[in-house]
Formats: sequence, structure tokens, C-alpha cells
Amino acid sequence: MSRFREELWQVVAGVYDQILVHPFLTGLTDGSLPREAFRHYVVQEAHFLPDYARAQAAVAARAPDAASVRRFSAQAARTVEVEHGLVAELLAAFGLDEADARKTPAGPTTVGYSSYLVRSCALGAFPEALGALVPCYWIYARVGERLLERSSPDPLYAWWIETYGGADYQETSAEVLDLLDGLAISPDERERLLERAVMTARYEWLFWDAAWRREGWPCG
Ligand SMILES: Cc1ncc(CN)c(N)n1
Repeated sequence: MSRFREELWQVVAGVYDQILVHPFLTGLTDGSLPREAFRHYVVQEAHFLPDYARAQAAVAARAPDAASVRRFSAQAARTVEVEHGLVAELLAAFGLDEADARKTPAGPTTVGYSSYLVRSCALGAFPEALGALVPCYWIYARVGERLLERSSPDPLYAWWIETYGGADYQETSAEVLDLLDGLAISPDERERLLERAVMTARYEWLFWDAAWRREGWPCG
């Protein structure tokens, strides 16, 4: 019987294919992505990542056994260190720090995505919470792996690609997928888990698209 990760991948594969051909991603590897779009992305990441860490901590709190609690707590800490570290350095490359980034408000997509993620992880049962979180790891890991085949002529973009395509992030993502494969859940829980995963996969596409469009609030 196929592993659960394969079932989950089937429901997010269409979104992943759309992500790979998005001009933000193709622009990372051929170096044509306007720096302004990347700056927008990095600033929105500075808003998103604290909520991502909150979501991971909430999943840790819901985990069914001590080993999973430890795994998710460790991952929340690792995200804070590695991903916040990357964002801080990328901001610095633009002459910004986190206080500067906060002067730009979180955009509609960032607010929508982080709210959905935190709500799913904090209020849902463990399977739904995990379903919401898996694409955040897996899509980044697969995108990173794929983009690493060509990397980028732009050193800033190459750095981002190496972080997500590198062994460390691949390992983090693989740990979560092992956990997913080991879940013993009912058909209803499975359904809800997959629903959450599709939604966050869509938000992953939207997050890059929002940066590409330099999305802001159209009112107020
Ligand atoms: C929007 C978003 N989604 C996922 C990841 C990878 N943890 C991230 N850094 N940013």
C-alpha cells in the first residue's frame, strides 16, 4: 500500500506544478526576478515566520506522543534559528532590519495565510494541524531541491535556493513526512487533513504571487 505522503502529494501536485512555472520561481533560477519582488517577499516572510513558528508550537502541543512533541518543538526552534536567520540576513542585504520590515504592513495574502495556519494548528485536532503544516515544509523542500539543479546567477537568490534545497531543510521536511506516514487516523480525519493541505498549498502559490504583484492593501 502506498504511503500517506503519496496520497497527500496527489492532492497538492497540481498546485506544485503551477508553482514551478510561476515567474517568481523561474525568475529566481534565471536571475530575472526583479530585486523589488524579492525584497517584497523577504519583508512578508519577516511577518509570516513568527506565525509559522507559533503554528509549529501549536502542533507540538497537540502531538499524540512524547516523541512527536519533541520533534515539533525542536522543529519550531530550528525554524526560528534557520529561517529567521536567513530572513534577517536577506533583509540586511537590502539595508533593512526586522524593525524596518515591520514598517511595511503584512499584506492581504500574508494575513490570510498566517491566520489560516495558526487557526488550523491551534484549534484543529492533531491530524488537521499536521495537514495544514505539511505543505509549508514539503513544497519548500521540493521547490528548493528542484531549483538547486540550476541554482541562480544571482548570489542572493542562490543563497535562498541553497537553504531550502540543502540537506538540512530536506531532512527537516523528511521528518515531518515520516510522522505523516505513521499516523493512525479515521477516514474523516484523513479527509480534513487533506483539505487543510490543499488550502495551505494554494496559499504557498499565492504567497509567491503576492510578491510578484507587490501586493498591498487596495484600501485604507
Ligand atoms: C510562506 C512560507 N511558506 C513556507 C516556508 C518554509 N518554511 C516559508 N519560509 N515561507
